[in-house]
Amino acid sequence: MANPSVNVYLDKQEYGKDRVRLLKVHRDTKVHRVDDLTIRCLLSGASFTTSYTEASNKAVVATDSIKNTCYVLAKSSKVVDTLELFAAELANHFLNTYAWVEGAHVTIIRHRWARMIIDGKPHTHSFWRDGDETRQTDIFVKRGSNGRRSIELKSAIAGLLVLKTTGSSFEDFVRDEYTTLPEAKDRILSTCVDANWEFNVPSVATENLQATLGQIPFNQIYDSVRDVTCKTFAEDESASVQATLYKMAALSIQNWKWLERVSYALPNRHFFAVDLSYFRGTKNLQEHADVYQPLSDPSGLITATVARSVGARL
Ligand SMILES: O=c1[nH]c(=O)c2[nH]c(=O)[nH]c2[nH]1
Repeated sequence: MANPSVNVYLDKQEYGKDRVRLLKVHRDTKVHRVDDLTIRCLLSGASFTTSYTEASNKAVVATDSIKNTCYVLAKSSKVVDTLELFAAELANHFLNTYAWVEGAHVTIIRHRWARMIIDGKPHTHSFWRDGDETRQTDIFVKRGSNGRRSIELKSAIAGLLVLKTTGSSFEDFVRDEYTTLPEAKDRILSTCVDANWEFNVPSVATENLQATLGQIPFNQIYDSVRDVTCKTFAEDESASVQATLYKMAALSIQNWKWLERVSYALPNRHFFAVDLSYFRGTKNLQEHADVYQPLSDPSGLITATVARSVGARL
């Protein structure tokens, strides 16, 4: 049982918004740049004591407003690309705007996007994240009759994270009473590519297994599927994830006689332009968009397998 005669006091406090996700796209030149940030913004001061001890919200700047401020300042700021300066601008803003705020504690994490190199050249508006990508394979060798072996062999790329800042639209989809998504002529497209390709390996005599597999240029095929994935992602004027996926898969089958089937699972990681019109009519929708909110959940998920047609074997 709590003993009410024991005195307590509020020793420390800090509050605000954590995990504010924000993408700023710099389109001032043809070579786009991106700042993908996760921001924590915490306020403190004696004036907030009563919000804890007396249930008074009189001094409380809603954490929702703190989040909005991150987006509003990201829109107007000239220093989003310099983490320290942007963090200082944000922190100082809270001290300047609310006289009773004594401390503003801002932490920013910048997520790395490396510019894609396509055909040896840095791409103007496509990026990828180095780090979590893996190459995988899965082989199932079965004992057949007459000392033969049958082989099911697949290889894969998993976790290839990519993002493009233009060259992607999504229009002309079903509009009904459940639809709130506006048509997009030019949107951010980002996905984490999982791709796998199934090899056509004839059943072989046991002693020939290694030699038969040795004829297949696995490393070249891997490099090629990866290149096709990145190049198609970067260069396609995408009408949808579905349409871009199909092009990627079809190209790899057309490039390599060894490939029977190519599958992709592409989550559509949504980046919504933040509506800033509540703030002095700031324009950030459609052609004015450069500050986006990346959504961690939910994402779309677009999957398909493209197979070589019978009779079309090279
Ligand atoms: O490329 C897309 N395909 C969809 O099926 C879809 N659905 C959606 O809401 N956005 C998108 N984008």
